[in-house]
Amino acid sequence: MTSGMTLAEQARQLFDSAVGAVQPGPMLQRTLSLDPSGRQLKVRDRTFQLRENLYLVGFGKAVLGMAAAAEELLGQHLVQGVISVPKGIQAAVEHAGKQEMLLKPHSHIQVFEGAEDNLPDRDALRAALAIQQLAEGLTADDLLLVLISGVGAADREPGGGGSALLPAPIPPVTLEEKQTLTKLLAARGATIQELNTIRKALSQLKGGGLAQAAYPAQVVSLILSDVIGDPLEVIASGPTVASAHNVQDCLQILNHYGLRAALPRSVKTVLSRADSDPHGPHTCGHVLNVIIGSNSLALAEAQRQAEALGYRAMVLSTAMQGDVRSVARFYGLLARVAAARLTPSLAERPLEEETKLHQLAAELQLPDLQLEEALEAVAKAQGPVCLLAGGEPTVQLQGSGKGGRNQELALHVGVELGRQPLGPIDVLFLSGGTDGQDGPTKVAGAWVTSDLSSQASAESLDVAAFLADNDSYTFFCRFQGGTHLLHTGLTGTNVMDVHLLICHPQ
Ligand SMILES: Nc1ncnc2c1ncn2[C@@H]1O[C@H](COP(=O)(O)OP(=O)(O)OP(=O)(O)O)[C@@H](O)[C@H]1O
Ligand SMILES: O=C(O)[C@H](O)CO
Repeated sequence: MTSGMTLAEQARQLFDSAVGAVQPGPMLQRTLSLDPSGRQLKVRDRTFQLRENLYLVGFGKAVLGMAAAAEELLGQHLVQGVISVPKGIQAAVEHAGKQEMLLKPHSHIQVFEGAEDNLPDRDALRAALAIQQLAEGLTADDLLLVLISGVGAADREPGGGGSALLPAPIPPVTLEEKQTLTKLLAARGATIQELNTIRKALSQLKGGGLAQAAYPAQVVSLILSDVIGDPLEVIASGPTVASAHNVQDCLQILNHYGLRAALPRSVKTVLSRADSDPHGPHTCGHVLNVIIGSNSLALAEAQRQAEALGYRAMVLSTAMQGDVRSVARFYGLLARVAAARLTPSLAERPLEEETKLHQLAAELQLPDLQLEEALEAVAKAQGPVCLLAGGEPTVQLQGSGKGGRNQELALHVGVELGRQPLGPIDVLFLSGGTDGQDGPTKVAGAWVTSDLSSQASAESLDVAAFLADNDSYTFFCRFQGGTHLLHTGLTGTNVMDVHLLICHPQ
């Protein structure tokens, strides 16, 4: 075995390296630097003067660690800061022993915890107000550092993410009305793009509102992306990005989900006002928006690590989406095609699976998929290969079991891998959420091999029954003493999920 580790140990190391690349400390150190005099802050290729004029605000799940890292780097210049983070996160970070992600005892940064259950609540509203006040008090000499991260994206629950931690509805819209509308939209299947278009239209701070409040101060936004494709205007509803949407876009979305007729009067008022707003959309010329962490950065690091372990490694896609069952079929077919290409006696033979794989890839509509390139690389590899991907598939919840989309995907892939023999190739698939929490469970995900179905039968575990009840966590807790679960604890970051498919000739 390459490097004396088992395949499972290697997969775990690769997952950890992906998560390590998007930890708050390293991300901020990569992006920010002070000149030796300590008077100039460099952010990528831009330089800002520091003279007791630095302020900080932030919102999102990973923002506590990002703020701690910013304080460590720039603490002596920081006049004041306010961050809005999920309820209980400070205690959880302390419990996880991640001291470096906590603020110093006499920090200049005030922490608000809110948005219990990922819903914008009164505590989050208070935080948003404090952030707004800080921003509005700034002058042209000041520099505002904005730290942004989200919670999740695709089939997410109603209010989560940076968006839920910065609620500032435009009066007369109330917090409750906004909450109800976003809940309804999410329940009817609205995408994060659609949800956040509506949120922006009803919010004082989203869609560039925060940047506008801070004007004429300089604004530097450091953004950890939790949305496929890293769209600045969607992540946490783009508080420092000019919104490209108009009222017509909002009405179309509301129409599409059958919500236009039942809109509260306040929402109608705000939308009609926006329509005739003489100021037009916010301008954000004083803002520098920088994506400091993303799924592709995490995968690039895992790819480097895999190559260091002796694999031929390729990133397939950072936009894996679609129903977990289809995504699992995709990985099952991919494993079969890759295994055939790695087996000299089969390598030249066209496989029926290959046609199916391409058809399924087309159905899944993965914008950045490098399938041909990956298969060519596998054909040339003549040794172990590691195919990496990221994104956020979706689960149709039908049962009442406990699980998450990563564990459910892994379990489905395990079944797919066991359908037919894969030849003299060991195959392992791992799926993990980079935040360390898969759905409502305390694990990041799970890994499987092609023996899963037979080993589960030997333990009298009925995989199909667990899948039908969306009970992947219970399955993996019982299966082989829970050893296939990925325990990472809270990681302090969040760039969606990471998938690894390892094919290792025996
Ligand atoms: N029993 C279950 N089995 C499978 N998936 C589940 C189950 N219960 C909840 N989920 C899924 O878990 C997801 C919510 O969990 P989680 O908080 O990990 O995701 P998120 O908020 O989208 O973002 P992120 O993981 O990026 O923080 C939803 O996609 C939901 O469908
Ligand atoms: O905050 C949000 O809106 C989501 O997490 C996407 O960033």
